[in-house]
Amino acid sequence: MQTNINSEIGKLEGVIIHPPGSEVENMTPENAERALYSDILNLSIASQEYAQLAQVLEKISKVFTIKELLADILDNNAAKDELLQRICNHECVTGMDEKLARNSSETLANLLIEGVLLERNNLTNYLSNEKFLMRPLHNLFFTRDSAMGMNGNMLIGRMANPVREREAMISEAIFNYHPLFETTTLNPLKPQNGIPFDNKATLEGGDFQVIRDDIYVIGTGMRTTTQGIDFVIENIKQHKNGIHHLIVQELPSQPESFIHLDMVFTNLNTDECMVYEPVVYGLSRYKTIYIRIDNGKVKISEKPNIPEALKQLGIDLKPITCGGKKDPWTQEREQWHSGANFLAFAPGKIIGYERNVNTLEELNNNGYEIIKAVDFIDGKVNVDDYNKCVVSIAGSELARGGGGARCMTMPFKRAAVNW
Ligand SMILES: NC(=O)NCCC[C@H](N)C(=O)O
Repeated sequence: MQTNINSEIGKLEGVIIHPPGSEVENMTPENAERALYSDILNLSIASQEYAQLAQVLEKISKVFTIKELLADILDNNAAKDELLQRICNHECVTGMDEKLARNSSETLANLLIEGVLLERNNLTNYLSNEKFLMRPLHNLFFTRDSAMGMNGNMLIGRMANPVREREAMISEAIFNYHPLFETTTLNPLKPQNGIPFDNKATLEGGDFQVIRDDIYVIGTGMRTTTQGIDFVIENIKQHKNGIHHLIVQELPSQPESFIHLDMVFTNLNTDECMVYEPVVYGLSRYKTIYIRIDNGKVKISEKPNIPEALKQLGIDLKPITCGGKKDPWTQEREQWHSGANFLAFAPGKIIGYERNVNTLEELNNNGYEIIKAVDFIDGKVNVDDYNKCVVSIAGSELARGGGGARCMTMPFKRAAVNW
């Protein structure tokens, strides 16, 4: 399957997910912050909630899981050796790659995701406060962040935090080795054709949106650095003819619910977007930068905000307000629980958390039918009967991990949009 992402809203045809496993519970209140969590999760509830998302996606798209794809590529010895060496070198676990390689592909995939326990077989290990030799991938169910479709390429995330770096290595190995995918990966860690390597370059999928085949909106803040965006610019200069546009949005550095652009801005339709107003419109000290790349020539200027910048490029999106218009406190509360974080599975057809009732009401006021995930899964309601709808999924526990429907999905193929 050729990977192909030329929008945020084209009919979803292929997506990668990861149902959370023991890795989300293997943290303590003390080290939850190191795991990039603001709370500790209950797996059985998170799993039930996640199952709704997975079942909804299965009704509308081809769905693959990271664990199955990883196990498949681990059957290939070259892929297995390369990935294990890379992970073990990077995580400074000496002498483990050969030992790990002896496991079956399924067991090894589990170990790489759920972690490898530290054996108490010497004094250092006995006295260590660590439970794991190789830490669990607590954040893997946010598959969005470690790889992102950029037209026909898959751009590999360069994660801002070491606890997520193995995720990007796994995603890269999947796209490079799995026979299912026809694509070329681009990785800020491995720039090619004379693009200089910059150790400060970080780039996460939550910050990266392809709006049209020639327009990208990218957030810069806690997770994606300007150097990471410069890597994207260099690749566009090298590989793409004609005019391409980047809109870069500076993001506040706190609270942590502003980690990624998709927590404050998502594209819902050919003419609508979801915004958390205080960041997208209100905070003038956070700049919106417009970068025009014309056959390799770069020109940079400032714009008032993302919707205005898009309008000048022919994409006129009406903003719908996260949390509704009544009260900034409600907006803040719902934004915190990923109220702006929608996944579009077709133009005007989106998935989001049912807990954010004011956001859903605002969508309803704008013509979106609210469909409960269970009704859609049970076949009681058909999304094809509506021009615009939100499939609302349970997410009390999932939201505590710090993300919503967009964060929990890695689309790699979408149909073209009729703009
Ligand atoms: N795209 C997203 O906004 N992803 C959410 C990631 C949450 C995760 N706990 C993290 O801090 O990386």
